[in-house]
Amino acid sequence: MSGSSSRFVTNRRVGNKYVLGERIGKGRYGAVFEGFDLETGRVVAIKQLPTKGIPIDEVNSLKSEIKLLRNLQHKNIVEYIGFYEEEEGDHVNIIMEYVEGGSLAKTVNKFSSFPESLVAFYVEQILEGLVYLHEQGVVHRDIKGANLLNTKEGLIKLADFGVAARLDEISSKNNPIEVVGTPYWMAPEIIELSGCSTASDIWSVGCTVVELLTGSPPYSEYTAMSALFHIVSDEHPPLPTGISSELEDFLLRCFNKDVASRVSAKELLSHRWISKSKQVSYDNSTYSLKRETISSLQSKLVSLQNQDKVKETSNVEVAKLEQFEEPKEEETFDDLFANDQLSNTASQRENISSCRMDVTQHLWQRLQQSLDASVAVEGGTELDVVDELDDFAWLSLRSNQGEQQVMAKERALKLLSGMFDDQNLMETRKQCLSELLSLLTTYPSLSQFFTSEGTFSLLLEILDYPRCEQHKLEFVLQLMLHVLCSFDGQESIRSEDIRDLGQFLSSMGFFPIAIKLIDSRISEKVRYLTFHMISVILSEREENILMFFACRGAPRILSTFFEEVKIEVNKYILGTLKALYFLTDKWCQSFGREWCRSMAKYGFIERFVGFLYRVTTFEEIREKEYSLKDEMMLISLRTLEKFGLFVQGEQSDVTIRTHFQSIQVLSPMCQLLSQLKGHCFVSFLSIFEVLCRNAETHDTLQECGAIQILVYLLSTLCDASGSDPCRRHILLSLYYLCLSSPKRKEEAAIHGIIPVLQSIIRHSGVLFSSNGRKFISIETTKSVEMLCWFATVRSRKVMHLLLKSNGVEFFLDLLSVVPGKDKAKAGSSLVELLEREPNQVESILIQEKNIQRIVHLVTTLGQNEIEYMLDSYVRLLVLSVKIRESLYKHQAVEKFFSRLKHPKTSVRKLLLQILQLLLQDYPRVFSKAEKQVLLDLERNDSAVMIRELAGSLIRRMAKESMTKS
Ligand SMILES: Nc1ncnc2c1ncn2[C@@H]1O[C@H](COP(=O)(O)OP(=O)(O)OP(=O)(O)O)[C@@H](O)[C@H]1O
Repeated sequence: MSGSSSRFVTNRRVGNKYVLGERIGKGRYGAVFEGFDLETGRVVAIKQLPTKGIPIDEVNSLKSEIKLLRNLQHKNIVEYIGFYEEEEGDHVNIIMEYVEGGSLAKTVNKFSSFPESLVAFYVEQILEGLVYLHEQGVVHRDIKGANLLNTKEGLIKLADFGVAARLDEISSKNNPIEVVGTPYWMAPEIIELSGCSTASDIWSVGCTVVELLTGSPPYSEYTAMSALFHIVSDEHPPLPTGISSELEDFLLRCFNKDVASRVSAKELLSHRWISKSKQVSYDNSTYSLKRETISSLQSKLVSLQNQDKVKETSNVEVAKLEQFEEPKEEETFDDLFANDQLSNTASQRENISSCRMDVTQHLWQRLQQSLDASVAVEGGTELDVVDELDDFAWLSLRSNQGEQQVMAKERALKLLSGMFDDQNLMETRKQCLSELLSLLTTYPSLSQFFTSEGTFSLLLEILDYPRCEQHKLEFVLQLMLHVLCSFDGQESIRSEDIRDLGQFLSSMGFFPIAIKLIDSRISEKVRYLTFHMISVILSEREENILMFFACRGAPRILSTFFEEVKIEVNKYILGTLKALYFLTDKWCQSFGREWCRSMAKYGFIERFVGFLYRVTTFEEIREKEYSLKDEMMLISLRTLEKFGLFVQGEQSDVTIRTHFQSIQVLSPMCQLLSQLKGHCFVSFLSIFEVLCRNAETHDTLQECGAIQILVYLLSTLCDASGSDPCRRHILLSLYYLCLSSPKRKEEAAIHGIIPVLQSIIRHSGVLFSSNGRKFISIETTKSVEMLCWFATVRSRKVMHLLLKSNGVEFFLDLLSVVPGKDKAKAGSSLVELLEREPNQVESILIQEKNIQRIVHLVTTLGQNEIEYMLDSYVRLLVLSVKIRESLYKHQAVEKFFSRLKHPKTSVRKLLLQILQLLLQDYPRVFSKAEKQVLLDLERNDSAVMIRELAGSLIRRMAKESMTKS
């Protein structure tokens, strides 16, 4: 004690019994000090809690809880010694056993992480403590590293049990803070208000394992609000990397979202992760750790973790850098050709520049030769070449059809020559092209000139020629496009030819050339023509699509395509959309993430959503094109859906996510909400819901007015009976959007969501199966949960809106209709309302019909349901004398008595506490049967707290009968 004495030099006293020493730590609700017991000389820990503004009933209820907890004794729980309230002070003191080693949270912070085997060693003791608490009917409610204290022998003790939640409740009234409690360890059912039970502690054990292994609990990278969101919406929290398969299984069992089938503390004690770790490293008899083993394991883990951190950081950095950054290669038009072997050096560049005409001429000559040869083969005679480039009236001079064909070819050749002749004026060259195209239309078979491989490959060479003048590019592309399209639909020509031509072009390297031609420095017309060519080629054959993909320019081309494409409802654009879907769908199984990621890097998502919006709002279409437009929309949405796969869940990709959450995507998405109809609307809503599941979209969606639009859409669908997919998607979108933000909840309430939700609950209803069991649709259950939110939002406006919509009566209705967990939500909401608006809510609750319903419920609750509901009864009774009085007068005591044989200790404990509360103002003599039940509990119950509570009720009764007699 010599070391301790100096810590108690202060005269600060707690009553006559304790001297207050140094502060050991500080939590959310107060500070913990060392204390010295002047009577026994024992060092204790004293937790001081401010009580300013807390009603006396609350303090008394806390006091009696601690009194009860004093009865608990186990090596793995901190002993509660007492409760001391200073008469004139503004705080109360909880006296506890002093555990000198500090909390595991502090230790793990110091060492950054523990190895798996050490964590298992600690967790085994945590579970031992929990098994004991749960057997005694106590739910800890706040398992986390900071509440696990370590003795110098390495023994772990659970602190703060049973009172943490009560403190949260008390504090929430005094501090209008947004989130009560630290959410990172919180089970989803607590966030959803569907009732806290022993299973909730098991979830927190899982989070604590992650905390001890990695230095922080799951979702610690998020703000408290976002963490709440992820806990509720993710399948399970992310597991740390590199853990053993046994631990993985252990954690997945803790993180089971179905409370009823979540593993118990007792079952976890015999899990193979715990039993396996017992075989290594520790001498259990003394709890002393084999230090070398631990430190080597620990340093290994620390270094592993650091590596992971580096990896993570660099991934994030890369993702940041990648946003909208154009990839380095092909950055500018000049760079585009920098790799061209002809232009490697400055002198070579000059040479090229000077002999540019020569090369074009050379290509042109080859083209001419090839056409000449073709004419020679076809016609077999030398023909006069018409020099004047006038109209082709000359053709009509020849009456013979065969002769006309030959003449037409000849003319085409002449026109081609005129198009590329640099001596001609631009006007003249353009005329040549337009005449050539008309000629090709009049004589479709002329197109066969160009199908010879030599001709088309020469045209490709012109396209590929560095610094080829833009008008020549235009000419070639127009010509090629004309030939490609003129084949299409011409009955006289086998459709295979055109398909072959597309395949020929793609295998001759059209796509890499196209990548260069869509560069932003190239004229808009060339780019548009290139896109059109791509559309046509892609719409032809699956092989072309694969070649397009293989040239590695696909992401860039497609991204630019959807930005530039002029909105036309035509089959070629549909063809490109189909090709895009084909590519995305094909790769989604194996390396879809890589594909979607590289598309996202090029800004595809933003451009594609913009395109979707333009198509949706595009009005200038003929009637017969409506179905084409519809098809375009649907295939676009299916593609977008594939990209959406990587927004959340295990497949989630940071780059794809980042692009999806940009305003350029979310703003048109919000506008589309009110534009789409029919089956497109359903598909779109399912994508929208996926986006809303990503917490990072929420602020932007709110900014874009999503809440108002969604609430409005929901109001148009709220009266439909049964289930409706559109309503479900909208409801879930709103649910995820508002879940973690009181501000957004308030906005939804202001836009009128409360009556809409009430209407959905009334119409979609609870369904009964043939065996009479209740089923509840997801729409109803989510509507109930959302409605309950509004009871917890600290906003006067929301409270007003809720009461205006008869919120209290509605929650009472729910209590008798909805099953188990949802009843608990409605029950907690009533408590919340009573806390916020005591007078108004109390007066409604004590109305005859309502109090009867509350009493009646006690006997109708199922064996499982009652566990989740009793907490709300305790709270109602603590909060209102009038409710206690009304319940007493309506024979509630008898009803609660009738449930006392419940098999669960926690239920029996709550029932006894309720009886204590009911009888505190109205003591009465028990019936014989009631007395017998209490005597049984006092003598035979396995839990010390139950024996204690039953005993105190019997003593009170004895006192009462003595007074009466
Ligand atoms: N019985 C005790 N013996 C020794 N140290 C204790 C004891 N109880 C608490 N402490 C120390 O005091 C710190 C503060 O405890 P407190 O319960 O006030 O807050 P917390 O549990 O850390 O957080 P919160 O209450 O906000 O959840 C603990 O982290 C622990 O280090």
